[in-house]
Amino acid sequence: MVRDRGVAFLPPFREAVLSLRAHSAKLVARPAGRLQGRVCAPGDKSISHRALMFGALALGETTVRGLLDGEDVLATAAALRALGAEITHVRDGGPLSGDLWRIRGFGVGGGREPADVLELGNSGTSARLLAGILASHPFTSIMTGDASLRRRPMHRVIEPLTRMGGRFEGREGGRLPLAIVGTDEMVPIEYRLPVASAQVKSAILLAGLNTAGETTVVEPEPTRDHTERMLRHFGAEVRVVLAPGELGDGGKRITVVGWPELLGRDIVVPGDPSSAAFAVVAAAIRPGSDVTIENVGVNPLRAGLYQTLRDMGADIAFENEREVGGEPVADLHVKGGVLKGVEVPPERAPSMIDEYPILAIAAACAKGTTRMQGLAELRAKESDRLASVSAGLFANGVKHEMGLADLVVHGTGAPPAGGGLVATHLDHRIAMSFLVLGLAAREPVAIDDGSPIETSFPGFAQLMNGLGARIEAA
Ligand SMILES: O=C(O)C1=C[C@@H](OP(=O)(O)O)[C@@H](O)[C@H](O)C1
Ligand SMILES: C=C(OP(=O)(O)O)C(=O)O
Repeated sequence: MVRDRGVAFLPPFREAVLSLRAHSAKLVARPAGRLQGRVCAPGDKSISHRALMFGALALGETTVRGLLDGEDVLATAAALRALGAEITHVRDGGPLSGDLWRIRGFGVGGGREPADVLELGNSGTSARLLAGILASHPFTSIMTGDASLRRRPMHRVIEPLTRMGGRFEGREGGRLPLAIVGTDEMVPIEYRLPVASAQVKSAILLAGLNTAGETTVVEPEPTRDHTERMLRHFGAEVRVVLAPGELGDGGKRITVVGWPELLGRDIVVPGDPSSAAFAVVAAAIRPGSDVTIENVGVNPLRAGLYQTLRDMGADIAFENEREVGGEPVADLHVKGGVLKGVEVPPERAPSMIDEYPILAIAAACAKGTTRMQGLAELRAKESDRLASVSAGLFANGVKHEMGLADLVVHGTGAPPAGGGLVATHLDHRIAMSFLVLGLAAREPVAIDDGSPIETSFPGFAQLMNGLGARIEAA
C-alpha cells in the first residue's frame, strides 16, 4: 500500500520523510527467542504535544528535553511555527534526557494568522488540541492531514468550540480539511464530555485560556490529565473538583480561569507508556526474557495496560519510582512467562485506550479467553482499530470474536500460527502490535507498511532488535 502521507512537500517534514524513504515500507518480524536488555522509551507523545503548545502560549522561553522526535509532534511544531512561535531543535544529545528544544512563545491570544494550510499528517492530538487554540484567535485557518486524519471525527471538538463562539466549515461530519473562523471574544461554557476524551477536554481548556471568565469541563470518566498538570506548571489557575456523587467514580469538574499570564518554563518529558507497551508485552510473552525499559511515565491515568498485564500474571516490577517533570515515572522490569486470559473492566478503557491492539497480542499468546469491553472509541483512531486488530488476528490464525464495542480473544497458551500479512491502514499501533506478534508466533508475521511507526516511535525496529527481536524489511 502506498501511504498518502500528505506531508511530503512541507519543509518541517522533509527530514522525516527522507528517513522513511530509506526503508522499504513492508516489514516482517520473525520468531525470536528470549529478549534481554535495558532500553529507554521514546518521549511521551501526549506530553510532547502539550509542551510545545503551552510553550507557544507562554511568554518568554520554554526549554524541553525528552521531546518525542516523531512525525506527530513535528506536525504540532510546524503548526505552532506557522502561528508565530519560534521553535528550535538544538541537537546536543543531552546526556540524561535527549536533545534540547527551545520555544519562544507568542502568549495567550497572541498567535498570528497562518499563511498557509496547516498540515497535521496523521496526528489526531495535533488537530483536536490546535482546534481549541485556533478557534480562540481572531483569524481564519485551515487544517488538513493524511488520509487517516481526514477520516477522523472532528465534530466532538467542533460542537463545544462552536458554543464558545468559533465557526467551522469542514467536510461531511466536520472532517478535515477544516476551516476555522476564530474569535477573541469567546464565551465561557460548562461542557459535559459525551465521550471520554482527553483531546476534547484539552481543546476546550485551551480555548478557555483566551476566554474571559471560567471555562469548565465536566468529565464523567477520568482521562489523562497532562493538560491540567502542565497548565498549572505554566502558571494558569486550574481547579479540579472530584464529584463522585454527581458523576460516578472518578468524575471531575475541571475549571480554567481565562487570560492567565503563562510564563516560559523548563520541561522534561518522560518516556511514553504507550510506546513502552510494545517492548513490555514482547518480553512478557517470551518465556525467559528479562528486559528493563527505563524512564516510563506511569501516571495512573495512563497505566491501565500494566495493571491488566499483571492481572494476566505478567511479572512487571516498577523500579526506581520517581517524579520527572511533574509526572510519576519508573523503570519497568519485565520477566517473560506464560500469561492467562482475563476480563478487562470497561471502566479501565480510558487509561489504556491506545494499548488495546498490543493487549490483543498479549491475549493471543495467553492461555484462556480475554474479554475487552467498552471499546467503541477504538473505531475513531488512526484506523478502525477493532476492525484492524480483528483482521490481523484472523490473518494469523488467532481465534477471536469482535462485537460493535468489544473483542474476545481465545488464546491456547501455545504460540499462535502467524504467517499472515497485516494491513496497517496508516496506523502505527497496528503496525507495531503485529510485529510483536511475529516474535512469538510459529511463522513470521508481515505488515504491509511500517512507515506509520515514525509518527510515534522512530527507531522502533532497531530498539526491539537490540533486545533480540528479528524485525527487518520484507
Ligand atoms: O490527549 C491525548 O494526548 C490523547 C488522547 C487519546 O485520544 P482521545 O482523547 O480521543 O481519547 C489518545 O488516544 C491519543 O493517543 C492521545
Ligand atoms: C490515537 C492516537 O493518536 P492521535 O489521536 O494523536 O492520532 C495514538 O497515538 O494511538
